[in-house]
Amino acid sequence: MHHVATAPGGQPASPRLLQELAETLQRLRLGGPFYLLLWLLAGAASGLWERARWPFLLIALVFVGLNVLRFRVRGLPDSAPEDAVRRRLDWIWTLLLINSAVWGVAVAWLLLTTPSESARTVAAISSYAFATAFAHNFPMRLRAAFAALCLLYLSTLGALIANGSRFELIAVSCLYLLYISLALRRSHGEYRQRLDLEDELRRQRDLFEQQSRRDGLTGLANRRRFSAALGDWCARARDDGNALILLLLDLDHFKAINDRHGHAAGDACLCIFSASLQAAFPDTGRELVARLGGEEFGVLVRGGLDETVRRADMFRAAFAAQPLALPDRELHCSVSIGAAAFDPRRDGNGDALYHAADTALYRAKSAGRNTVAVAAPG
Ligand SMILES: Nc1nc2c(ncn2[C@@H]2O[C@H](COP(=O)(O)OP(=O)(O)OP(=O)(O)O)[C@@H](O)[C@H]2O)c(=O)[nH]1
Repeated sequence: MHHVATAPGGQPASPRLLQELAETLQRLRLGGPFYLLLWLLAGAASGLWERARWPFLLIALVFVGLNVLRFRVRGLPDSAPEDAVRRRLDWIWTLLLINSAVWGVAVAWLLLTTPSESARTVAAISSYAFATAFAHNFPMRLRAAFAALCLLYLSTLGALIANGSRFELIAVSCLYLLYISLALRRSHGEYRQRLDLEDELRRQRDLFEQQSRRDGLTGLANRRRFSAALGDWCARARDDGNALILLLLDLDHFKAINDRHGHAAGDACLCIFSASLQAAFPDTGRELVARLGGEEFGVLVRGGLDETVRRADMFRAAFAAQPLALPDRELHCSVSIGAAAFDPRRDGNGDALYHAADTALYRAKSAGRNTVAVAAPG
């Protein structure tokens, strides 16, 4: 029985979620130092350094700590389970929200306690700039991003109102909040659209990839996939010393079936034959069944020669004995098989192994067909 492989700890995360983590992480690292820098600038301009040195330094220290945490968050491998990726994203958003809350509180304190107009302007502009940057850089989660935006912005707005700032300034600030909220919503929509598009591209790519490795008529692996596997499996057999067998199979007098019963009946025979062959060699981890073209098939088996030849001969005999049931008639057909074992001294990249099996197949045909011929070792 075959099981779908799952990452330890749960379902593997989707490429979409992994992409969200990678992009959130990248932007997380980008913004952090600016909070510290602008806090130091606004603090120096407002005279907080002289008036309230320790609280000012404490807040600077919190920004340093948050920066360290931002840079310590690591990405996860592509095989990471979905739960782990979600937890990592939750942690990043917690950091972002804490960062926004600390900025909001710190700036409100500065605005309410600082008489210096220029320092208050620096602080207020910084809040608006951070909120704008946030709306454009973190559209991945709409509600959390909106909460961060409010934490960054509303305390500044509240402090301006409490300070008795001019009505026009407050009205412009409210309008700007509305604008960046709408901008956030739009960038969230665009972000999701982009991920949808990339999902679709990935799906198409996987489909093409799969189709380029499958035979269109029978659904078996095609020659391209077989050739790649032949090289890989030979290299592995050379490394681990395990036996590797190649079977080449060719339907007997197939041209006569086509000529007598038509091409569609020939196609149906090929499909029935493919299904029986796949059923006879079903272990996809240790066996690969492919259609190499026309009525020629190949089977790679990681296993001993005697046992594989015995199975191949059983398959041959069963196939010849059982008529092929087409929708409108029954046909008799047989197959000739050439078998060869991988020999590390002879077979470099698989070409020699293929040649050996092909020569054995030729002998099987010459010997009257419906038989298995085995290549001599070496
Ligand atoms: N129906 C059908 N026929 C195919 C397909 N591909 C190749 N063929 C036919 O397979 C036949 C192969 O014929 P030959 O190579 O002469 O071999 P054979 O008649 O099987 O004779 P032996 O191999 O010597 O036993 C040709 O008539 C091809 O047209 C296919 O996809 N569908």
